[in-house]
Amino acid sequence: MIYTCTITPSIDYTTYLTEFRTGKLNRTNEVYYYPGGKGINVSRVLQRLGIKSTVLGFAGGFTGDYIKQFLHNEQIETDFIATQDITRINVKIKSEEETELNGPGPSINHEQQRELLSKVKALQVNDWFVLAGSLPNSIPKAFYQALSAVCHKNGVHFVLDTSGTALKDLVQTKPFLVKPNQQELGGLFDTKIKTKEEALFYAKKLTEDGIRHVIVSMGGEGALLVTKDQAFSAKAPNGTVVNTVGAGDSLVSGFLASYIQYKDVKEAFRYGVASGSATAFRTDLCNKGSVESLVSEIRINLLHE
Ligand SMILES: Nc1ncnc2c1ncn2[C@@H]1O[C@H](COP(=O)(O)OP(=O)(O)OP(=O)(O)O)[C@@H](O)[C@H]1O
Ligand SMILES: O=P(O)(O)OC[C@@]1(O)O[C@H](CO)[C@@H](O)[C@@H]1O
Repeated sequence: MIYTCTITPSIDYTTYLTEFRTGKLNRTNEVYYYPGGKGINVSRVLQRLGIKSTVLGFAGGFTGDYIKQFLHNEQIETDFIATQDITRINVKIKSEEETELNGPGPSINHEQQRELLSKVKALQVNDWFVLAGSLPNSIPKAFYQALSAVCHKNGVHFVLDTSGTALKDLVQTKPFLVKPNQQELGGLFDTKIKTKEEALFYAKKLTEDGIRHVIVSMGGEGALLVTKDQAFSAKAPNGTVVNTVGAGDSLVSGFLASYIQYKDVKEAFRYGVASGSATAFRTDLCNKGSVESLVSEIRINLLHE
């Protein structure tokens, strides 16, 4: 069973307008209210790809209720811990450029942390635990490390997709899979990554430190997959980009959905990249049809073995 965990969910208030002017009144006719946060996106895409998962994390207030109901309507199991804080609303403005305004995460007290830890302790060997999205500083890093340690101890595959200092702290716990984007990978090494060669160099360092799979997503440039023995690159297919929010999460879902069924890392990578791009080409997250229509277009190059 796959468990995704979103410490900081959101409603993604997503709006499209031809021209967006800061400092002015902008009116818009096209708006969407999607449940968001990276783990939630991973679960929503998994569901569309025919793989069941349970959403863990924290949710509160009317926005938390909306997210729960929305996921329920999509037949996705949730097991949220209630917060006093109202779950944030993140604003995504799609115009000539994409502008995002992400709110802060909730404050989580000691008791709530313990509650999440005990849920993770109950996972079984060969389950998956996908910790995704920003991890608020209000929670000590030792707590996230404890979540990872419990996974290792119990034979649960730990997948990590976060950013900033939390990413720095948690890569040391040697996850099964990490998916930084280009900027996040650079942040890990206090550098700026500009090319695939540089991304490969730093991703290899992570695998040398014991991480089994590193996927570096590079937006419209595609992605890299680096394991202990091999490295692959994939070019993103051409298409009209509509909304890249959740593209990285879709890549993670596509990879997991395929890997869990066929245990073929290269094919899982292909399916993941197709899923990321299928999301980039739609207003909402990808679905199975849109992913499968792109799979044959994804060319994978072996960089080394
Ligand atoms: N402009 C694009 N054209 C085609 N495919 C894209 C584009 N942007 C993203 N993708 C696809 O989605 C994947 C993930 O994208 P990206 O690197 O933007 O993830 P991310 O930064 O983690 O995104 P997010 O945090 O919003 O989920 C890419 O590897 C690619 O397959
Ligand atoms: O603020 P975080 O947790 O880093 O990112 C949150 C977020 O931008 O990520 C998802 C897309 O990946 C969106 O659904 C959501 O709004």
